[in-house]
Amino acid sequence: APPGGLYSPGDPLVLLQVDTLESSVLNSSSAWLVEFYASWCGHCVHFAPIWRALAADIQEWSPAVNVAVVDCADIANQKMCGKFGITGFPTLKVNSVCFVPPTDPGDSIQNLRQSIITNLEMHKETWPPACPPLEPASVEEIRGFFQTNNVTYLALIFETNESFLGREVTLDMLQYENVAVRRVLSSEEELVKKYGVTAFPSSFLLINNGTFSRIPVQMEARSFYTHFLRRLPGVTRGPYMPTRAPDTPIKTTPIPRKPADRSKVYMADLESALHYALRVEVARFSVLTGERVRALKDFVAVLAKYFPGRPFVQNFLRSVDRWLRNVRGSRIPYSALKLVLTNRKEGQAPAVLSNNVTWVGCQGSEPHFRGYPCSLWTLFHLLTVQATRHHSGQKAEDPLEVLGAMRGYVQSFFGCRECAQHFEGMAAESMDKVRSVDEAALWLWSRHNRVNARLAGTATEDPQFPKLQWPPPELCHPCHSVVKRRQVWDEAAVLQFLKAYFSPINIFLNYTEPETALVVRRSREAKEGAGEWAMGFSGPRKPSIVRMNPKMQELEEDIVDLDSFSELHYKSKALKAAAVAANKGHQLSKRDTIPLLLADDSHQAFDYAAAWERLRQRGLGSKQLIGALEEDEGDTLRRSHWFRMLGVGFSHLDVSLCIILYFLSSMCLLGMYTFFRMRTRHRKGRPSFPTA
Ligand SMILES: Cc1cc2nc3c(=O)[nH]c(=O)nc-3n(C[C@H](O)[C@H](O)[C@H](O)COP(=O)(O)OP(=O)(O)OC[C@H]3O[C@@H](n4cnc5c(N)ncnc54)[C@H](O)[C@@H]3O)c2cc1C
Repeated sequence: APPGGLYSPGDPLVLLQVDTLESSVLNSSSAWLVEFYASWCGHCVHFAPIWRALAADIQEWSPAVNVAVVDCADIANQKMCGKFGITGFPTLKVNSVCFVPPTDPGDSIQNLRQSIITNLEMHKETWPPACPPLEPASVEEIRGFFQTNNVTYLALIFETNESFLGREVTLDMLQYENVAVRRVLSSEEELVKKYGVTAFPSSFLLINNGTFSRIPVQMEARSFYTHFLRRLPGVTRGPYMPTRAPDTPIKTTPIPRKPADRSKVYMADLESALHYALRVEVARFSVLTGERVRALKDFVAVLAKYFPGRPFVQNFLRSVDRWLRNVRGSRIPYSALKLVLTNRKEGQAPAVLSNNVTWVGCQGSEPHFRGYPCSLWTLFHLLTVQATRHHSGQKAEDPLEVLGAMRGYVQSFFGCRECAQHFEGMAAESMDKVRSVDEAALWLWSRHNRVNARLAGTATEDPQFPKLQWPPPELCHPCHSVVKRRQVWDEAAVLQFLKAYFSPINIFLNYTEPETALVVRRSREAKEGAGEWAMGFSGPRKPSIVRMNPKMQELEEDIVDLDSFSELHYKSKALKAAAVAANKGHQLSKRDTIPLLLADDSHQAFDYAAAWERLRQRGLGSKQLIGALEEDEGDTLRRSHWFRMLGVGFSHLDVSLCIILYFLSSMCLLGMYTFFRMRTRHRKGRPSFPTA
């Protein structure tokens, strides 16, 4: 099993991967029933036992029908999932032979079984060769059956048109030799009369010696019929065995746990959310149209406005936002958007977003827990809180700006479709009652808690991260108060806590990729012509119609010049120190952070971290904490302002060139001075001529 997948080789189904999916499914003589899922999707986790049970239930239908799974969260499979048109999870499909529209994961196994048959029958023209005929038998067929078929037994199942029993038993007996099963409809009067059928369903066994009798079962049901037929003398199971890998223990390399503090927010989670949302979730749609274009524009606009990212990430978001604003019309091919989502330089500054997915605060105890949905919640809480800071003291024009963007994103792109439906239900119920940015932050907090309550104790809950009503008292004591012996939230305290928790000061850079590494990697990719994401796109960059706006031409520039390289070299020293410290899991001291601030003010977050620690050590309550954090943040910004003033616009190469020029011009002046002085002396020493 791929690490993190929800199924293992021991399950009675086929685990398809990018290299086996197409070859197995397309042009196959069988029908392939494939579940496309994402291991992080809660509903896929809930659905996995149902799918496993279905696979076990219809194991005998193979090779006519094979049950398989593909994990679309596995980077290697993402492109293939796109090719199969998968836009949400879980999606169930029968290969090109037949197609099952996404089925409600809540369906019982019986419903799923029946919908497979219905879908097979809907595509009769491409009937899989390995699949037996399932249509009702006619009088003529039964009359000459033993002349044309070399079997001892024929079981006739008399049933109504809506019943699936006959078709299910036919498929159940597919592997068995010397017996055939056919369904006869209650409307087939001649046969009904001939065998004296009085009840539907009921079954008769015809033998090739011309005798027949009613099949004696306690219940007219699938399992009773198959049990009886499989035990008839001379009936044997055929040589075909369903493909099933031997039960070998799964060897997965455990992902080392990154130490994370629950009271902190990690930039690695946020940047991973941005990468996954923009380059994986949106990429599932080869063309964005109508509502999706609007949703993407709104989402990127709030990111560009409020995301407190590192400067090169902010550049990235702003450049994507500018590009989207310039798109006219309501249609964007993803191939065009993909180019804009490429890491590059914008003018002199890098516009870069890591292509890595690294979960720190959102890391689960197993790979299929937490991850992307956790980071998406974190991102949107952060954005609602940033909006409150942006509009502090003044009324926001649109208090629903962030929530509306979230609603649009979740509706249009969030792969967990059931989650999206639930969220839409909550949004439709009360989102429009939100009147201020503070209320927006609280609305999201309370709705998230509703989801936590609904999911507590279910299969999606990571046992090491139980779903709590958040924040628990150990994170925010004042948030919990007791009124008439009942625990209630103090919403004012909650709001203050949210503002402190999701403040830039509480975002830690541990495990983020340093800017130098990102830019150098990007320039190498550009040189190699392989500017593609880990998700496996290929092919060189092409000009596109959507990108023809001349203003946007500069977005294409992605060559890293020598000057910025030298600049980055100096920054990298400080960044390396930071990365080493972060990987060791220790907090940088103030002494460590000052060179970082000098190198790049994006690394203020390290200083924020130190500030947060200092305040915590001082044991401040949540109200004091917020005031103190803001004071500290102001200090940091003031300090960094001076650092910025000192270094404004000059790279180290500029400074070196200045020094060299200064030195050369001094030497030149000195040379001229010496020359004129020597000449004067020489003249003075010569005999003068008498003047007239
Ligand atoms: C919009 C949306 C809808 C979803 N709907 C479903 C669904 O219907 N069914 C399903 O199975 N899964 C759903 N999920 C996924 C589910 O909510 C969790 O994200 C997932 O199970 C991972 O849980 P977690 O333990 O990492 O914590 P999460 O619930 O993802 O929380 C992430 C982090 O946010 C913080 N946090 C927790 N609660 C709050 C709060 N109330 N306010 C502010 N911050 C908080 C904590 O620091 C926590 O670690 C949904 C996800 C999203 C983004």
